[in-house]
Formats: sequence, C-alpha cells, structure tokens
Amino acid sequence: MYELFCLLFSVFIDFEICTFLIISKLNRFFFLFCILVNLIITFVFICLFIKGTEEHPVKSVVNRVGLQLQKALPEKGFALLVNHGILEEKLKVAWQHLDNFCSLSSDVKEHYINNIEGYHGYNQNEEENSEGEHHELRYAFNITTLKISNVHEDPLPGFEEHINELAHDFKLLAGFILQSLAVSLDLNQSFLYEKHCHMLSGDNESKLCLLYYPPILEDNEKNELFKGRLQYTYQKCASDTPDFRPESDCYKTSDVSEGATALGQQLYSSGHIDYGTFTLLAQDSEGGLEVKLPGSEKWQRVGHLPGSIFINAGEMLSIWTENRYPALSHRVIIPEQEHLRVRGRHSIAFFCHPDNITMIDPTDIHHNSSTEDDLTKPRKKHVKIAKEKVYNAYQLIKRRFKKTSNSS
Ligand SMILES: O=C(O)CCC(=O)C(=O)O
Ligand SMILES: [Fe+2]
Repeated sequence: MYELFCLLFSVFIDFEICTFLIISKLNRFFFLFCILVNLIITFVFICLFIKGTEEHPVKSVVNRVGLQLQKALPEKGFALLVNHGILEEKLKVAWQHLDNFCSLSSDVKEHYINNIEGYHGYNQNEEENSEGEHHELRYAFNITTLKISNVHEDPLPGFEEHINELAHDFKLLAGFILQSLAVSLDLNQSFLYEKHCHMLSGDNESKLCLLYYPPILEDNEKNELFKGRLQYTYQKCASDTPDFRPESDCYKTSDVSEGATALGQQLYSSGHIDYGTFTLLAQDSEGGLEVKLPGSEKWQRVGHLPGSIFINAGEMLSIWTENRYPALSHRVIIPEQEHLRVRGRHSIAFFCHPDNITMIDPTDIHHNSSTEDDLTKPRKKHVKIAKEKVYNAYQLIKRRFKKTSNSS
C-alpha cells in the first residue's frame, strides 16, 4: 500500500510539472530547473519504492525473512542473518574503540562506570567487581540510550559518534526483525514493532553491549591459566568461509554436564537465556559460543559464518508465543584449543526488549493471529494461560533479576 502510494505520488508530481510547463511559456532556465526538480523527486520516490523505509520495509523482504524465522526459531531457537546491512568494517571499528577504552587507566575508566539504574556505560570485568553476581570473564560497554552523551572526545576520539551510529543501525535491524517476526506469527506486520517503539529512547530496557573477552593464556611452569593483557589486533577468522563442522572435527567442546569443560569449569559466560524479545549477536570469530537446541540437554557449538548476525529468541518472546518460539539457552566457553584461546573474543549484542508498559500477554498474540476458525475452537491450553497473571515487560525483567540474585 505504502509502495503504491509512493509510485502514484511520483507519477502525479511528474504529470503536474509537465502540465504546468506546457500551459505557461517559461524561460529556458526555469524549464531546466523544473526538469531537474522533477528528476530528483522521481529518483527519491523510486528509491523509496525499491528500498522501503525504516517503518515500511519492502513487504516481500519482510515476508521472506518471516518465513525463514518461522522455520528456524521453533526448531533451532536461533538463526543466522546475512545481508543485514551492518558492515563488518563498522563492527571492527567498534571493537577497536572498545579495546582502546579498556586500555585506559582504571581511574579514567571509573568515570564511565554505568550507574545501576540506567546500566548505560562501562561494566567493569565482573571478576574485579566484588559485587558481581556472576563471575564472567569479560568487559562490557552498554548503550541504553541514544540521547545522553557521556564519553568525551579527549581520551576516546570518535568513540561516542561511532557507537551511537552502530546502536542506531542495530535498532533499525531489530525493527525490521520485529516486523518479520509478526508476519511469521500471522500477526499484523506492525503488531510487535509498535510495542517496541521506545528502544534506546527511554522506558524500554533494550541495550547494545560491546563485549570483550580477554585471551586466556597458560603458565606452563605453574600449570595454570591466566588472563591476557588487553590489546587490540584484528582477529581474522581461522577461515573466512562458513564453518559448520561437527565439534569432534575442529573444536573440542564440553560434555553433557553443566559447566564441565576440560579447562575445569572455565566459562567466559555461564549458561543462561536472555530475558527480552530476542538478541542480535555479532561475533569477531567463533570464540566459544555454545547453545542447547530446544528439547536438548547437550551443549553444542554453533559454527561460524563470518559477517553474519546470530539471532536468538528471549524469554519474553517465548512467554508471548506460548513457547512456540522457545528462549535459547546459550553460554560462552573458553575454547580448549590454544590457538583459539589466545585470541580472546569480541562480540556485540543488541538485546531487544518491549516497551516497559507492554503487557506480555499470550492471549494477545493468540487472538490477533488466529483465523476465525481457530477462535471458535476451544483451546484448553489457551484457557489455562488466560487465567495466569499477566505482567508487563518491566515487571517481568525485575522479577527475573530478583530470581537471579536470590539464587546466587
Ligand atoms: O558474547 C557473547 O557471545 C554472548 C553474550 C551473551 O550471551 C549475553 O551477554 O547475554
Ligand atoms: Fe545471552
């Protein structure tokens, strides 16, 4: 509909100008000027027609991605996005900025430590943070809003501008995915998008996280592992072609039991599900990401497709869809193989959350996505869910954090 409007409007403008030119006997310069304006307007509208816009991406592309997600998310709990529009170069520059940041002295870094309320800013290595609930061996810089500016040009020229631009790109990509997800659930295309419209602008818990996992080195004399120094080098992938070999061939991984690796419980990030709608994850190389596929208890490597963005469903999407799109358990292990372990790992995660006041009500999705036929059929499961208390997105996340801190 929107595309049709663009096309018709552009044809209408052309027609108007031509008529105007014929009726009035204009001088030559004005005539040329009119032609130029006409061409520019036509070009802009044709571009909009071909590419779509942030709020109105081209429907056929939204539908195609929706179909793929409909297949991948219930079965695997994740998918790999390609041709997503975020250039690898932009990711590399972001990691470079993060490493420069991490190399600053502790005194300087302290100015940027995130305040607990907003979570915006530097999240120091939780190992060094006595109050950390998890012992995760990583450094993070969070962007929770595009509005505030707290990184100064002086120690970090270009940091803020670059990271904000990247956060904006991820927000656009998330908006597109929300529309595809809605289509995949037989909902109106804008159904989910409208419930996430405050991403990175307040009253919404979405955030972009720049993550750095330091290299883990081995002290042969003491026979123990220690954390390497922070120093950026571009981590070229072992292979820049897709690598989906089974782990036995290339990358020895853990056994079935939780947390047991040959390095003796050494994890960069312990097994968890994400809390929001979904997460978009860019990685500099494979670096240890493992998942438990829906219905399986076995940790397995994901494999690596350079330049792709990994997407996994979060807990709110699984509540909303009555587990049709289950939340994916995942973790990051310290690779056993030395050549992988000494490289460290960089990743960028965009956690997409609904606006805080959004009620995460499964009956909403059920009613909106049902055909008339479905609605007349009684559904036992549906009736059961409708009796359960429904929380909004903010309440759900607070309950989650409470649970985590009580159990630790
Ligand atoms: O860094 C990664 O690859 C995963 C990070 C992650 O799962 C998380 O922060 O929730
Ligand atoms: Fe995660």
